[in-house]
Amino acid sequence: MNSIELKSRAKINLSIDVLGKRDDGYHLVEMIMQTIDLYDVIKIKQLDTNDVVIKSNSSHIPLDNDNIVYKAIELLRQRFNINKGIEVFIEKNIPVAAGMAGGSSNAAAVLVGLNKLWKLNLTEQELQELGLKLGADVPYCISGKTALAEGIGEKLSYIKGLPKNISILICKPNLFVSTKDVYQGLDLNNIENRPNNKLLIECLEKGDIDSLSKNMSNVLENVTSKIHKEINEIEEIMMANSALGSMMSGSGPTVFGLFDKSENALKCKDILLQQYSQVYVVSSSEKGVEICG
Ligand SMILES: C[C@@](CO)(OP(=O)(O)O)[C@H](O)COP(=O)(O)OP(=O)(O)OC[C@H]1O[C@@H](n2ccc(N)nc2=O)[C@H](O)[C@@H]1O
Ligand SMILES: Nc1ncnc2c1ncn2[C@@H]1O[C@H](COP(=O)(O)OP(=O)(O)O)[C@@H](O)[C@H]1O
Repeated sequence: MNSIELKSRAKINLSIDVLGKRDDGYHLVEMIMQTIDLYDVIKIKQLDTNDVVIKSNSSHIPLDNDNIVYKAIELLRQRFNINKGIEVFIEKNIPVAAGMAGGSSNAAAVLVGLNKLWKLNLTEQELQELGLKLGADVPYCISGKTALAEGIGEKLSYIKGLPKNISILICKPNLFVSTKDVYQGLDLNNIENRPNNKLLIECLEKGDIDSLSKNMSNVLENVTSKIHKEINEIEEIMMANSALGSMMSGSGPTVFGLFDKSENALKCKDILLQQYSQVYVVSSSEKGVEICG
């Protein structure tokens, strides 16, 4: 085997609370992560030379050593003393710098793919430990599903997820936010609207998506929506079009809405498409990285 193809799925956050800050500047979080069926395709090919080559259909991501995929390859090459060359083609469908972990899930896919290609036999837990060296969301992205994430996002407890029949409407306004800037913009002594994660987990267990939707909260939203008025505007459009609830994902600027009727989600998608180009209706997924074929 000298090539492998994988699906690298996006996530949304059904809640984010920030509890404190570590000495290294990373924040301690308590958040619910949900994998969705919107994915990039990662095509990995072994090369005869020892080069690392990144290609993509997207002009929004770096193709040099700034790409997190490059860092994932280098991490494994150095750790296991491998000098084989690799080409990765990233077919980008997940909006970039969106709060949907697009880069983190690409890195997760490369760790899973190279583990197989190079027969490293690393366990899921070992892959997650390596993934954490690349980014806080990478361990979660390896396994996907629905999880309460604690620590800086790497301590994962798996919980019941959103039912498949819930339509998730995603809208990414055409603006870019930096995760680092959003965390830095948060005043830890003055956090409003903290989510009740225990209650949200109970709602998921019971399948009470109406209550879940009404109680979702992301403390990073205040920071991003103060700067970008589009976030509240998109939420208002979703709520006026029968969403059960609507909220910003991650550090933003993506906004999602949960709908119990797919026809309402599709109608709202058409309305949003008049103003925004990156709008999708998807459902939840139980898989994170998936090997194709
Ligand atoms: C906000 C969240 C919520 O899921 O998602 P995104 O908006 O990125 O999708 C995550 O916490 C983002 O995780 P991730 O994007 O992997 O973060 P990293 O690459 O490790 O870090 C980028 C920067 O964000 C800040 N950061 C990240 C995670 C964390 N728990 N505390 C932080 O303070 C740090 O300043 C760091 O330099
Ligand atoms: N493979 C990649 N996919 C997406 N973004 C990448 C990738 N490699 C590096 N980046 C850079 O990482 C930053 C964050 O992108 P992304 O992971 O999509 O954000 P988020 O986690 O907020 O969804 C962007 O500025 C982007 O240029």
